[in-house]
Amino acid sequence: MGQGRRMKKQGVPPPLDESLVTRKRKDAPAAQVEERGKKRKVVGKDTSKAPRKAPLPKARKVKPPPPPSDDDSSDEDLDLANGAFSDADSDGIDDPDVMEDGLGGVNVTSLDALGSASDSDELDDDEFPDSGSDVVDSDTEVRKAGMWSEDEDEDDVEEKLTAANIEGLSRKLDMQQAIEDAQAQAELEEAAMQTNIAGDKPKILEGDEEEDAPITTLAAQDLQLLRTRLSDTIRVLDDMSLAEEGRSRSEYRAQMLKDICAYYGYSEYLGDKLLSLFSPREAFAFFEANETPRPVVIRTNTLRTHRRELAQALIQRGVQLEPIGKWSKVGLQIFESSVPLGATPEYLAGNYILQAASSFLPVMALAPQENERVLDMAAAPGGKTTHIAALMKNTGCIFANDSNKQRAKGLIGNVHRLGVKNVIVCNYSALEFPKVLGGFDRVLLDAPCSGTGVIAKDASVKTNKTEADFIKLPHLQKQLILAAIDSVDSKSKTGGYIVYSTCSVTVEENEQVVQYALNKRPNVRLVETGLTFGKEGFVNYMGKKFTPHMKLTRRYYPHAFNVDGFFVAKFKKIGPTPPNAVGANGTSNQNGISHSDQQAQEEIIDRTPIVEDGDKSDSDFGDWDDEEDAKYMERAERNQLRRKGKNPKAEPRKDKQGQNGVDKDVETKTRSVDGESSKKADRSAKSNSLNGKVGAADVKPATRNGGRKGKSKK
Ligand SMILES: C[S@@+](CC[C@H](N)C(=O)[O-])C[C@H]1O[C@@H](n2cnc3c(N)ncnc32)[C@H](O)[C@@H]1O
Repeated sequence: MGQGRRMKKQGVPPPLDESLVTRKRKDAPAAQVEERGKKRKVVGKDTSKAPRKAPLPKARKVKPPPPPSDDDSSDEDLDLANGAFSDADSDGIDDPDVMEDGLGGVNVTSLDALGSASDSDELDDDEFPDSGSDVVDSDTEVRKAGMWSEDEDEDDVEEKLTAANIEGLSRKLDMQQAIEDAQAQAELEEAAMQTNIAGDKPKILEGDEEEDAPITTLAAQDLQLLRTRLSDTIRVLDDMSLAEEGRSRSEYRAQMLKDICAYYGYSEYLGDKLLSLFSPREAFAFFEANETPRPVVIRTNTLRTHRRELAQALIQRGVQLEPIGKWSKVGLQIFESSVPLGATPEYLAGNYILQAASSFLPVMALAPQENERVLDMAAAPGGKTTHIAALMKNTGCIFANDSNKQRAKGLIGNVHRLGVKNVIVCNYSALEFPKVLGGFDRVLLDAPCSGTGVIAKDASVKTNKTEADFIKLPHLQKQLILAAIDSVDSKSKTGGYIVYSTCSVTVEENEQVVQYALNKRPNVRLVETGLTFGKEGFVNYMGKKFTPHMKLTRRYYPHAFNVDGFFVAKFKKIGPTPPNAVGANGTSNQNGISHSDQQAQEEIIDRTPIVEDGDKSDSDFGDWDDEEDAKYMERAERNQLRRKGKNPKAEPRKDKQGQNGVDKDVETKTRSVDGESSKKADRSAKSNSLNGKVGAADVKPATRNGGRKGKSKK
């Protein structure tokens, strides 16, 4: 970020109001008036420019996102089958391979963080003391109140920081004045438009022949006219008494979709999908917010330093910054910097990481504890892994996995730079878990997704996401979430939690995935995320009904909170995965349940090792003989019946079984081999798995060998 570039203050916005609709774009005279009697909200960056008049959609190019964020765009085309496709990582995390200039390309944002009235009860001024303010102002009293978290001393260091910031604050004042002048002008324009509408029904819809014309024919239209029509259409959709004679709501909605797609450059498919998430008015605010970058944020690495020390050091280097809000004790929002944030001595020393504010949220929801075993299933480039490590104070053990080897290298880089010592990096498809390892206290699944929450960062999402993506991605996410659940130890003394997150706002990738998990795994419950802000997940959406507990999930939108679009759900595992549950990859869960859950299912799961053809007979289990083999086969058949939902006891029984149809010999042998609750055996099994050997959890389902009869392994 160079001199003169500033970002709008991060924080919780005021409620959405009428003025949103006619708010001018960042390059047009801008104005937004908050509720009457309140301070005006600033919305524009360069308010002096004339309205843009360029063909669409080219003219709608979004400013490039902050370059240092990540290398995710390169992954957009990765193959789904490889499990390493479009993840549109929202994290804005610095990747050592691509980091050059921490803030290059960041411009003053025009985004006035628009909110929805429905949030107002969740967000109080205590939590977000700056929420009533607009662009950063110089009211140091207000700023003082919420600048540092309670755990930090309010001493004279703060005054020094404020003094060091004074230059930036004075520039902010100048900017505010300029914006307010433009605001007045915009208000006049708006008033004129309102008068027109009030006096007459706006002529919006065209003749039938033009209505069916493809969206591209709108490209040549004047942008300002298009925008005005959008505003008018939203007014009509808000109040259908303004509609022209004989015109239906769906016609106006269709017109709005066309105009949104033309104005902002979305494919009709994605435009429709996103429009459906909101009221027309809020949708407009969402599309608008996607046109401006989110604030640049750094996360203090508390393994190396404290936020206050870091802030001091950076301010001395000419960085204008502030804490991002009381909800985080480690985030700093950068307003302006005369030095590249990805190359400061503090950066190189691992004192901070560039990370979007929304990326803090899943880790905060996960709430990892010291000395736990945690799995980060899709971890690269490691923003969340390193945050987890910091919260765990480098104790316990984090398995940070990513299926993309290249990205995993970036993860390793960040782990080293930030001084993280409790991480083991793995490179599996997460679908392989818990076969690789299980029994975790907590699992984070920050899933690969379509990236519809980070369009401001990657505008290609507007056009490159197809219907097929919204089938394939949710399918993968559903498989991954089952793997995540099955990897958790339901008997964990400190945890037993799973957090699912995406940087997408679509229901297919969020509520539907969560509902799928709840349907397939009755042994999990949705629980509070513990996050202090965010909108509730959908309980109903376009005729689909979800569990009322879906309200416990949290949605984040750029227009509502000035953060990337995000979704966070937290589950508690309350019991072992049922034996007949189908795991990730569609396999029987005998291959996919965690070790501790296997213990709980000892009575009904056949975990007897079946040696593959060609294996030698010198297994731990000794030689097999016909008689012994027959017992195993019988038991396998019983388990197969159970998986089909049949009662094996009701089926004709074979010889050599104990009472209740349970073969006591086999039970005893299974226990002694697998060690039951023995941690030692657990560890040994896990290390075998990691070494590519067959561990206790790797035993193939007996049904797979159903055709094998008689002598098998001699
Ligand atoms: C949203 S990004 C993760 C960002 C990361 N959690 C962070 O905070 O830095 C999604 C990641 O999922 C990885 N991925 C995609 N498919 C996967 C799979 N089947 N198993 C494991 N990782 C996968 C991608 O390579 C990508 O790094």
